Amino acid sequence: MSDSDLRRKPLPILSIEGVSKRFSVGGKTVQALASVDLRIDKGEFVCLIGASGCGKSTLLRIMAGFETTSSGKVSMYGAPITGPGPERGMVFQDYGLFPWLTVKENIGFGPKQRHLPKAKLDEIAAHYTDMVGLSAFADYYPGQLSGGMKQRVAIARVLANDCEVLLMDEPFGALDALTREKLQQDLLEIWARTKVTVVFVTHAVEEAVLMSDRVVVMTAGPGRIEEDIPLLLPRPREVSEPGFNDVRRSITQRLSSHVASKAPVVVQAGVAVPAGVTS
Ligand SMILES: Nc1ncnc2c1ncn2[C@@H]1O[C@H](COP(=O)(O)OP(=O)(O)OP(=O)(O)O)[C@@H](O)[C@H]1O
Repeated sequence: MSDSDLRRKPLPILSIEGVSKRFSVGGKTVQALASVDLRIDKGEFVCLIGASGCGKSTLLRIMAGFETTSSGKVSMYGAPITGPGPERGMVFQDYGLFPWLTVKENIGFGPKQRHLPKAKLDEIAAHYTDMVGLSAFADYYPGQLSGGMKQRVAIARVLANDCEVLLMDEPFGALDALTREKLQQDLLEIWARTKVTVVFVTHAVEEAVLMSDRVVVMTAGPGRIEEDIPLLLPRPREVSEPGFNDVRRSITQRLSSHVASKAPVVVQAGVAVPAGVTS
């Protein structure tokens, strides 16, 4: 690439350069990440996948600003990330909703902190409640909702906060298969409609192939990026299409070969899969 091409290329929304992370536990040091480099462009849908303990959540938490790095740089549009911010919203497997607030109050929580006028606040809360299909449940409390509904509230809550990057840590891992499929489709629609950038941690190869533009394969001991695989399958994707299955098998096999020496491997549907990953 020439100097002028480099100058024209827009800054990545997220840039991770030479990032390492060590934790001290009981006098011992755990090297959770080593020399991680990753560029994420605006509007991309990127999945992080890898066996349990390879540092996916740690990397996501560093992007969110919940964890500092031991060395290396993390930046958003070139500006160093020094802590959490509403422009980077995190969605967890266990929803993290405020149980004492209703659906619309949970969704309007961020805008309320910004002291917007009440009419504007109500408009934003209603817009995002509608976006995730929960208008009829706006006055319900989290304890009165199903798991899938709670996760919709969690997604709407970060979007209502003017989030530009949705950081999702196994968001559908606790849901039953049918609810998970529905939420996958809903998230893809929201992504297409809002152009939000998504970084999505999953253990499921099928989910990664269904959703993402790129699959970033991580391995443990210490956590590092082994491969960054662009997915060229057209959208919308169907798991039943032969092309889909070919890509899924190929990624599963590559994942297994990367982690074979580092994690136990189990066999699912005739394919060797690293423990903690589903094909
Ligand atoms: N706060 C912490 N203190 C000490 N060690 C930690 C901490 N957070 C993570 N680790 C360690 O860092 C490594 C990576 O953990 P991390 O949770 O990022 O992996 P992961 O790939 O997300 O795992 P899983 O898929 O099981 O959620 C593990 O060895 C873990 O024990």
